Amino acid sequence: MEVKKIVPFRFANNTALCLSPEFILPEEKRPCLCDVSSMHSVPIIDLKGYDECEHGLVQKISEVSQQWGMFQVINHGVSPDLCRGVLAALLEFFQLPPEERSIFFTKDHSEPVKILNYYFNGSDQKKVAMWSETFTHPWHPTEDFKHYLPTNPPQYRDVFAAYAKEAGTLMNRLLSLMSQGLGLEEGSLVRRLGANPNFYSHANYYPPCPEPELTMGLNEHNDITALTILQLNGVPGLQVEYDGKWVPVDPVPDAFVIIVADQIQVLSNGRYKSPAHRAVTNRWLSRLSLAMFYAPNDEVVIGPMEELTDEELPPIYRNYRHKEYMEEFYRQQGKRRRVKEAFEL
Ligand SMILES: O=C(O)CCC(=O)C(=O)O
Ligand SMILES: [Fe+2]
Repeated sequence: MEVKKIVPFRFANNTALCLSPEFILPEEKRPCLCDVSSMHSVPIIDLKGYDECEHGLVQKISEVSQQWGMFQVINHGVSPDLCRGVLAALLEFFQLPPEERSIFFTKDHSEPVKILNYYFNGSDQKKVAMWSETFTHPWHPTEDFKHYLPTNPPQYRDVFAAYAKEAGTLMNRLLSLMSQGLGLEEGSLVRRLGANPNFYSHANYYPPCPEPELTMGLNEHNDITALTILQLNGVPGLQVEYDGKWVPVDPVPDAFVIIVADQIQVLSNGRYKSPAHRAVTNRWLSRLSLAMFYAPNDEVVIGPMEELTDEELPPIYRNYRHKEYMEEFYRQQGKRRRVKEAFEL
């Protein structure tokens, strides 16, 4: 029997897993883990529960996209074996010795396949590193990117491609339901998001942390894409801002967390919300999450959809090319970004 050597975790950028000062948040940015709301919880929607009444499902999705911008879905049609398989492959990847992962490490944000580490600048402009590592790459079209993906673990490429195919079907279904929830035809959002969308994934690995009160897994942010399908490994840590409070998202087995992202907030002229969310760390368990993003191509013009604006509801954002949005995103590097606010009229 092959005996696997357990290697202590190190980040791919070669930082050891210890609470060095670079991870410690300034006092005003610490997460206050006890100060969370237990009054509300993120809605859970059974996608098979409305078989008799698609209209009921459209209404529900519309309502939660307006109120929360985040919900969990069960019975979503993506095979549970593939869900488990892709997380298992990612876990093996993050547990490879750092020198094997470090071939993917780069600070060049134009690289499509890379490991990156998030940080933000504290008030004194000192960089604070997040207690996490992110592996990102495209997820569609599979034939174009498969050969860039890891060969270790050996099943990575196939399992990811199979998972991406099913997640893509779910993505289209959700976009169709959300379009109808705005009173539009089912293909409206996909059409307005334009040809050749940018499909990419972020796998986030959060090792256990000796001082969760002093660190952050992923700082407060809004997803800048159009829509996110997020899979969690069952370990709590995700929190969403609701009614001015942080609400912990309880992981539900075999569910996905769906997050409305900025481009849909803009297209819907602010009807659907792109919520602030963050990931906190914990002392005992490794967390893993996999976000599948759908984003417009650089050249697509995004702005409030004409069908949703009139004299009473004038556009609240100006039109922009998506490339401009990304330039603004990089301009705000290191800050708590407020990208869509820069396009408000
Ligand atoms: O790890 C999580 O639960 C959140 C991940 C996330 O928000 C992201 O990748 O944008
Ligand atoms: Fe996010």
